Amino acid sequence: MAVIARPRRSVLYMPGSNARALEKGRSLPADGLILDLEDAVAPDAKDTARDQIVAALAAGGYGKREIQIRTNGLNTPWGYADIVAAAKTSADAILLPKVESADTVRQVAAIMEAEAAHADMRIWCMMETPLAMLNAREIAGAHPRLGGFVMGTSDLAKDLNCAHTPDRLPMITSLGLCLLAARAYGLAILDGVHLDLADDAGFAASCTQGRDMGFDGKTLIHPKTIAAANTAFAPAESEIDWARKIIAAYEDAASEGKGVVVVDGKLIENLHVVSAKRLVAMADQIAEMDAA
Ligand SMILES: CC(C)(COP(=O)(O)OP(=O)(O)OC[C@H]1O[C@@H](n2cnc3c(N)ncnc32)[C@H](O)[C@@H]1OP(=O)(O)O)[C@@H](O)C(=O)NCCC(=O)NCCSC(=O)C[C@H](O)C(=O)O
Ligand SMILES: [Mg+2]
Repeated sequence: MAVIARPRRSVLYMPGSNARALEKGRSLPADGLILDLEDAVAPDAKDTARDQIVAALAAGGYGKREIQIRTNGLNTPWGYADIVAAAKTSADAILLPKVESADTVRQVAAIMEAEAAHADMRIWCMMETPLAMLNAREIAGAHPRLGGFVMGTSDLAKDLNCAHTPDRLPMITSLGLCLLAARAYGLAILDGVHLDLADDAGFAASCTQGRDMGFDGKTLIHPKTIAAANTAFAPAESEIDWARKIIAAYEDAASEGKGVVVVDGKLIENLHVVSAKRLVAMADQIAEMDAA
């Protein structure tokens, strides 16, 4: 199953136990929402949170936003019931926490089949433990329902016993391994959260770093960060103009039987045009998303 390329600049977590947040999600300008049953929900609120998420999705109103339900793990008292309930909703994906093996993905896919989950519902994996990093490739290829990875950089820093520095150097290898596995298997991949809500400059820098590394977008914990993520992960006007320019120049050259062209002193080959077309297609989708 090919992953649908869609805007995923900003993907906001919200606790399933927080009815106000679930309501707000219908109007926030985020490309995606993660309705959380795991770490943001206290044990005695898990059942209520599950019911609230199911009811919120049945009521609808989330528009074009991509909806993921983050369940508890299958090795917890709530995981199985979460997956059964999520599989019956209209959500775009079930997001599994702390995945460490392809077997876990296949187990969840089997539950989804048994519960007749809709055909387009994907499985996404939180990548947030050292073993997940080492098994990223087998996880990425585990099942056709797989849609993408979400980096869990807070859990990862805890398990690596590393510092969560602004430049994220101690976890660069991990980020890179997951990016490699995701792209090798055609998956989407979202960067981890920035926990300091008072640190606008640090947040912007982490978005720039994530975008430059190749992430599709950033996971967020507060609505006030949506706009900055949307800007950072969208192509700039100058990039869109350049992309359109080289597409046109290359098409002219191709019509004359040439395989390369020089635009403003830069050599343009087909591979640049492929990237340029992808960028323009994404810009068009973002314009559609922002207009909705
Ligand atoms: C961090 C928060 C607890 C702060 O909440 P609050 O004090 O309510 O913030 P504000 O008063 O500033 O809120 C202003 C309005 O915005 C709404 N709001 C706030 N946060 C959200 C949200 N996440 N989604 C939707 N709406 C939100 C408030 O309701 C206010 O609205 P209004 O009533 O109109 O004024 C809170 O932001 C929060 O709970 N954030 C999410 C935390 C979370 O989900 N954490 C778990 C995910 S991160 C993770 O697990 C990482 C990963 O696994 C890893 O290992 O790295
Ligand atoms: Mg985590």
